[in-house]
Amino acid sequence: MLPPQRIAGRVRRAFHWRTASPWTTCVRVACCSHLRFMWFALMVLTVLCVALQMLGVVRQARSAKVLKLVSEQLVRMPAEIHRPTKRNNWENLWSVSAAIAEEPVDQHPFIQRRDESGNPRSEEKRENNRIQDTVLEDIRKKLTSTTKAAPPTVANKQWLGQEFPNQPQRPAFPKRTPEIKKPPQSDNNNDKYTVKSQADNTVTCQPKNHIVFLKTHKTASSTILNILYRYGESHNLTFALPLNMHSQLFYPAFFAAHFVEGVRTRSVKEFHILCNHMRFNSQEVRKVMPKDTFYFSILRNPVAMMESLFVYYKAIPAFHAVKSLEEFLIQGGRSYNASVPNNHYARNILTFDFGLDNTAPESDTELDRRSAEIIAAMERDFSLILISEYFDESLVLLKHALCWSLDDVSSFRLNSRSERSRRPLSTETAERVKEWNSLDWRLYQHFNDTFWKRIDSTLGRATLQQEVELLKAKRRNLEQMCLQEGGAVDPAQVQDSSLKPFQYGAAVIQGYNLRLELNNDTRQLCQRLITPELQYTSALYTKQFPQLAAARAAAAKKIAASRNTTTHRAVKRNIETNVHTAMSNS
Ligand SMILES: Nc1ncnc2c1ncn2[C@@H]1O[C@H](COP(=O)(O)OS(=O)(=O)O)[C@@H](OP(=O)(O)O)[C@H]1O
Repeated sequence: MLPPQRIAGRVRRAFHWRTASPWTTCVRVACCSHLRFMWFALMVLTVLCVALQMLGVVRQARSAKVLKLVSEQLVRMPAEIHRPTKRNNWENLWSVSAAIAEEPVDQHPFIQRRDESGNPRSEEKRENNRIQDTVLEDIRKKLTSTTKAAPPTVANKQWLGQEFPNQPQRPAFPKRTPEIKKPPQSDNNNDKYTVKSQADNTVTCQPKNHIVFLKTHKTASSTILNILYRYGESHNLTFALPLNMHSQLFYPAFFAAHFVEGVRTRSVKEFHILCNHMRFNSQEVRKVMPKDTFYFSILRNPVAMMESLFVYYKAIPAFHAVKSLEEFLIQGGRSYNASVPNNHYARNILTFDFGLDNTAPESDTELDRRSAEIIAAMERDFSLILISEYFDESLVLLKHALCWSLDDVSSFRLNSRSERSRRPLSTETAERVKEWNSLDWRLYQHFNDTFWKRIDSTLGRATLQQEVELLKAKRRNLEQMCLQEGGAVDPAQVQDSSLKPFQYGAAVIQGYNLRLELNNDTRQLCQRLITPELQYTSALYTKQFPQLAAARAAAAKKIAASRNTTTHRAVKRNIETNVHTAMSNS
């Protein structure tokens, strides 16, 4: 039995517990109960957690700026496949002073450059590239915040002077106009080695210089690209080039206007030519290009195209496990799953590149309906569709459509595989390919038909033949003038590594050697003719955006130099600080 005082004490306390406010009760429970130590420990832990969270938020806010572009590039946008090969001597081609010091790396998820596969430094290089992109974005922001919008441009205005008009000239980033000499006029037969910059004398039309070329895959599109690059360069036209010196417009994502360098920053007011790999999206392309733009593209017979694609993209999931194209088709494409990334290369890729649904139709009725829709969409958006199998005929037609000269479309075959990486296909396999790519086969047949109808209704076969012969003669002359071996050689034989074409998959892509005794003007002309896509794209970017290219090169140099000494993180911070200082001083 408890003494009366203790009973009274208990009653009093019980009364207080019941009548006190919930907060007071909590405090009392925490402080007075025998579990008070546990409560204290819990409170301390809670406070610690909150503090840690806040610290995290602050750190995130600080690094958000740095990570913005990285996340944009790596998460929102899809990766690209092609990255330039060695660029060590490349800048010399156009005497552009903003050197590209570091070779960027492939960003494609499944593809690495052949010579780098299995190389543990690839990841490190990828990180470097991301860092450079981040730094570039910073610079771009700085430049736009301190630069007034560029004045509207007129056609043929020199684009080198256009960018960042209010930026003071800094010796590190000199803007240089290429010295492009107008070659002397030639009559078509006698002066074999000159390239006229205007349309043929006989032509009275106005040359077109607002052009979109949808660069399809494995269709001789790199050769067309080279024609457009040379024409645009010699006429000081502005190219709608991929953001951040990428070589493709974020293919295989649908094209978006902001994939083009200079769009988001509004530093370029008028683009003339858009021609890098993209997945076509009419609405977005029209945001970038003027209303009077001429749209064209090129198709190749899906049979030959798939043979080429298979060798080149052997690493994609659909082709990876099979030994040959025959095996892939005999198995009915068992290893193909349309929803797996990069498998779009394996089926109806032409339809895919035109931005249309490339999934295989399930019945003939569906095939009829879908192919009719695809053809209608292509005819609505494109004024001319060329055919790779009739390449020279295509060039003649293109020359007329653009009101250019034969010299303007004279070209060497680029991106061509050597004989030893080609596999002839049996008639059976060819039929299987057509069935597998039923949509592409339908549209190829249709546009092959309309190609010849167009020739018949415009030029006529006789004129076409005449011009094709002239074109061939011009090519032969150029080959004799420019090329050491008179034609293409295997990559191992290419002497100037800066002119080596990008090697990929199991394909052996041929290149060229220039003759040694060429004078400067001729060398320049010849060099442009044989310059592979990736190198030419970088050179044009450097010329069009000298400051961005130079900053990228500087960042790359620093990263390369620091590779063995400090961690990348420290270098990244360092570069950022330097860029900020440089920009605020300018
Ligand atoms: N002038 C000319 N005439 C006919 N065929 C030509 C021409 N130029 C390039 N080619 C062939 O086109 C194939 C390369 O196509 P692309 O340049 O479009 O390839 S890529 O998608 O850009 O990688 C590639 O085909 P394959 O050799 O079968 O792979 C080239 O040989």
